[in-house]
Amino acid sequence: MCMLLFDSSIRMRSQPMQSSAQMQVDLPAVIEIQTTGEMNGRTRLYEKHLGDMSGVYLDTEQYEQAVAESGPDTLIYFVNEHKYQDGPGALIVGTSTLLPGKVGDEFAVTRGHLHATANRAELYHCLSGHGVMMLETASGEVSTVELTPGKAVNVPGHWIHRSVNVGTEPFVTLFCYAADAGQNYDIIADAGGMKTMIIDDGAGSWTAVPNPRHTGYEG
Ligand SMILES: O=P(O)(O)OC[C@H]1O[C@H](O)[C@H](O)[C@@H](O)[C@@H]1O
Ligand SMILES: [Fe+2]
Repeated sequence: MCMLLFDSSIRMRSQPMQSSAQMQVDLPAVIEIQTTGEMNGRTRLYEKHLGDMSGVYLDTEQYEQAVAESGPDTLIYFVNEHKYQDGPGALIVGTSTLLPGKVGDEFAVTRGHLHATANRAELYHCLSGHGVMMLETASGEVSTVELTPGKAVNVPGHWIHRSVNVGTEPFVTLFCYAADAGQNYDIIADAGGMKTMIIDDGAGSWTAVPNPRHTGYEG
């Protein structure tokens, strides 16, 4: 019995290392990206509609009214993405196109999330439109980064992130992050929303104000 165990461990150790020539490798992917967010060569497209945004905006009365007037199927944003596998090591590259609009004073937003594997970073590069990337950590740090075409934000791991369209055109970003990052949406919902809201300042611009419903991320 002992000899058998010993024999098998020897066999395992003596197996030759796999050379890169023998490894199954992904093929390089060529994708075409427009400043509208259209993507040739995508592997996935998904859309979020007004009806999917329940609980996201502070003014629930205005939200319900918008749903009643425009219908739950009104498009809010769409995401094109390309990935060859779930990683580790692989990238997801994609575009997010967030249409302009407001619910009450609050500008249109994506749901927002923390990466399920929280240390995974993400690049956002603005292709068109005018937006703000809202960034918050679970321990209460806040950063709001204004994005216009050509500007990018390299978001480190551990930052909750959400896009906001503060303009009158679609806000389009090119993003890139680790394919094994995943998304944790509950962290925002469980905290009563993000700590900060981006609202119309009444003078043609935007301003960041505290969300009165926010209960903190860590309790
Ligand atoms: O996932 P959401 O918070 O709804 O945001 C929509 C999309 O926005 C970004 O551009 C992210 O990188 C995507 O991974 C995300 O899915
Ligand atoms: Fe993300």
